[in-house]
Amino acid sequence: MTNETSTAHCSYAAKTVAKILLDIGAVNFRPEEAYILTSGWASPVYIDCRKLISFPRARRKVIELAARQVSDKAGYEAFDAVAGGETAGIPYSAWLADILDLPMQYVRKKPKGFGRKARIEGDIHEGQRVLLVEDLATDGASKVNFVNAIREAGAECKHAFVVFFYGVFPNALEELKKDDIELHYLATWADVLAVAEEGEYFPKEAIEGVRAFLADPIGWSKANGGKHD
Ligand SMILES: O=P(O)(O)OC[C@H]1O[C@H](OP(=O)(O)OP(=O)(O)O)[C@H](O)[C@@H]1O
Ligand SMILES: O=C(O)c1cc(=O)[nH]c(=O)[nH]1
Repeated sequence: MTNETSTAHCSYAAKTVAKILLDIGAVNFRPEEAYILTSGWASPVYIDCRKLISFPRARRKVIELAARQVSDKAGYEAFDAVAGGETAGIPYSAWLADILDLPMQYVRKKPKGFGRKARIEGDIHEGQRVLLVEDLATDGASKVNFVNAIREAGAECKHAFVVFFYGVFPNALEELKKDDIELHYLATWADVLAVAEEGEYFPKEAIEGVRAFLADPIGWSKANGGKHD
């Protein structure tokens, strides 16, 4: 595959996924009352990728795009298993494992407090090459937690896939790279805003409010009760 074909596919995938997320009502703008994200950042925007589980045609399209993206970027024979991060990553990992014809596992956020105290459910082997799958990444900190659990179980995990990546927190991809994790994603806030503007999904003022956050997410977080370093 040429670089141009791959770039054209990425741009088609980004627009398609952005439109799907907008059409199913997964994109929430609330500049007047900040969302506090898992990472502690305050944000006027929130994407609920979990909604996709209720839209079979849309989710099939997203998974087809995901399978192609991951195979193009990481290689067609790069993985031995697909692991979903608890909770939102689990359905995505099941669909992706299915389309890639690979075994599936899932990773708990924390060990179970009893029994095997396992963090990985499913069959995991020493040296197995595992693709971590999640719905979304903001600054990517949850990915490191899940990848560490996979590595502690003896498997190899160098790639993570998410449907949506914020693409606004400084150095998120570089920080993941330091942990030897390459993040693959289909769409970012820039893609969603472009499609939202073109399709007039939200009033102009809402879009402007979101742009202010995207231009300075750390300043916005600080001013709205979230973390800022
Ligand atoms: O920290 P990041 O890597 O940037 O990713 C953000 C995380 O926040 C969400 O999960 P949440 O903590 O809301 O849990 P859930 O999946 O159980 O809903 C999402 O599913 C990601 O795991
Ligand atoms: O970081 C999070 O908690 C988060 C952000 C977001 O946009 N959507 C989501 O489901 N979780």
